Amino acid sequence: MTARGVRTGPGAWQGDDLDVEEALALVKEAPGPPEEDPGAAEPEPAPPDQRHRTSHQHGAATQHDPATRGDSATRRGPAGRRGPAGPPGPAGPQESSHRAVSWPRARAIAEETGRSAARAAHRAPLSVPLDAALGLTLAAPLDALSDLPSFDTSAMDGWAVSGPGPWKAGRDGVLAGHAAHRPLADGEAVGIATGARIPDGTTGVLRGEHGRTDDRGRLHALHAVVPGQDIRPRGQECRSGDRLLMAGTLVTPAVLGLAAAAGYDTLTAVARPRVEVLVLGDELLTQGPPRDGLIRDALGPMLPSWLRSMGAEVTAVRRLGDDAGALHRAVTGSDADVVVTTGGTAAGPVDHVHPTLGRIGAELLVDGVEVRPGHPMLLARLRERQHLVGLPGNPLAAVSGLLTLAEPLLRSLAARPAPEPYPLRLRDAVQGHPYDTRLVPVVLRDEGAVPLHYNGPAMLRGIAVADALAVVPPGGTRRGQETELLDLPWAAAGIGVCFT
Ligand SMILES: Nc1nc2c(c(=O)[nH]1)N[C@H]1C(S)=C(S)[C@@H](COP(=O)(O)OP(=O)(O)OC[C@H]3O[C@@H](n4cnc5c(N)ncnc54)[C@H](O)[C@@H]3O)O[C@H]1N2
Ligand code: MOO
Repeated sequence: MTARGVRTGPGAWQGDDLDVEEALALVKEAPGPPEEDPGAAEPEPAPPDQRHRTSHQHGAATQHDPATRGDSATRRGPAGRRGPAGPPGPAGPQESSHRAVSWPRARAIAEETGRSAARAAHRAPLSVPLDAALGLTLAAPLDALSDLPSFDTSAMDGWAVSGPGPWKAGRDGVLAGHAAHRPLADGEAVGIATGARIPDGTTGVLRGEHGRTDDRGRLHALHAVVPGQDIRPRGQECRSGDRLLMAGTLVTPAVLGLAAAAGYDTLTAVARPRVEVLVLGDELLTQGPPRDGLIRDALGPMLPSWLRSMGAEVTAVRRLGDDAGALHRAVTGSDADVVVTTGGTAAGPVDHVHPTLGRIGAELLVDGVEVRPGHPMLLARLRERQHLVGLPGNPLAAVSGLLTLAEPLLRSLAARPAPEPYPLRLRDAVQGHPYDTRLVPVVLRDEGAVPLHYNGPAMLRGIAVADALAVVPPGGTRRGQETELLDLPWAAAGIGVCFT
């Protein structure tokens, strides 16, 4: 349902609807972008099939964010064209107008949208058992309920000794979790296990491997025992009431461990935003190899666990085909905080996302992003506190939409902290798009981030073995240049364990 764009004239670039490799091949021959003309009220017309650079005027769908409008509506050249959509399909062409925003701007809008929805929702924090709290965000600080350790304890297996040696070693011993031993007198020693309570009168612990017992049962030190040696004193880690973690901390496996060690059975946490996934497309099979022009649905299996790793609770994954009525019913009937659609974001004959948003009067907060792949992605407000993320159907483009719009939206709805951006050197030069950001799968090696092949919008072969996506700015990156990376959840260790 897609026809290739043809653009002529200065600044023309034909890559809008080509895959990345094709597009980049063309870039080499294309002239540079025209200068921005802040005075231009309307972008110049685009040729008939520049549809991805355009969004769609359908009914009441409105562009809400003033910055969104200003970001691109007045731009000229490839990122600021406006015109009718592609060639008519069975259902005829869809009208469109360009409003794509830059990649950083799109992320900022998604994050702020989530933040204000979370503020408006005033959702009560949950009390969650530890075994259900992984991946949530603390809604209240975690304060120590007792000293840690809560008693003086041995750090080693060996003997608790009193005063200088040699010592008279008793036959009994003291184990972790057992009753306290009677106090030691000067010159006495008792066998002790790691974690056992230190008897009163103990001056240090002699490690098992540093002591020797003679025929008369006297214990000799092979290494001097300094006062306090290998004793963990009560309160060494914290005192009762100390603040261990701030509200807003992500509950990782280590946080669960600390909370348990500190005596917590439940955590006070922010509820996960509820997400419903609507998979669009008549061409999708749910089992077996592709056949007869049909393909396997790659997104239904991929998105739920990925969304969960972003802090969401996925309430349903529904396959709707290319049925405008079904999409309308599903969107209007959903009680999810966020509806995620896949496919149907462009202006083809059965691309129903924009028309549906128009029909229900949704506000388009982001309508196209200057990023490859994934530029037709969108973010809309359906109702107060209910949003829709439209992911393009091409699978890597959908990943791009997931990380560009869904991740910041869900992160702020889930009150998760923003990851620290970190740059890394790219081992190889990466060809850039002339005007758009590129997200390129990379593996992380000693020599830097290594860009992967198979990074076309319809391909998952690169990302399936990637550790991160490199954010390649317009114009590209040189070999050895530092580039921002977006970690993929399975490579970022931490909360990647949230996939189940
Ligand atoms: N005339 C133009 N056509 C297209 C343009 C353009 O600028 N002008 N942009 C292209 C780009 S870029 C993308 S991305 C896609 C986005 O299209 P949609 O979001 O409407 O997605 P569909 O058309 O429904 O599907 C696109 C492609 O992806 C396949 N697909 C869809 N869903 C799945 C799934 N769940 N699993 C695997 N593959 C899926 C689908 O079969 C298509 O091949 O539009 C271009 N067209
Ligand atoms: O080719 Mo499209 O850039 O969004 O996947």
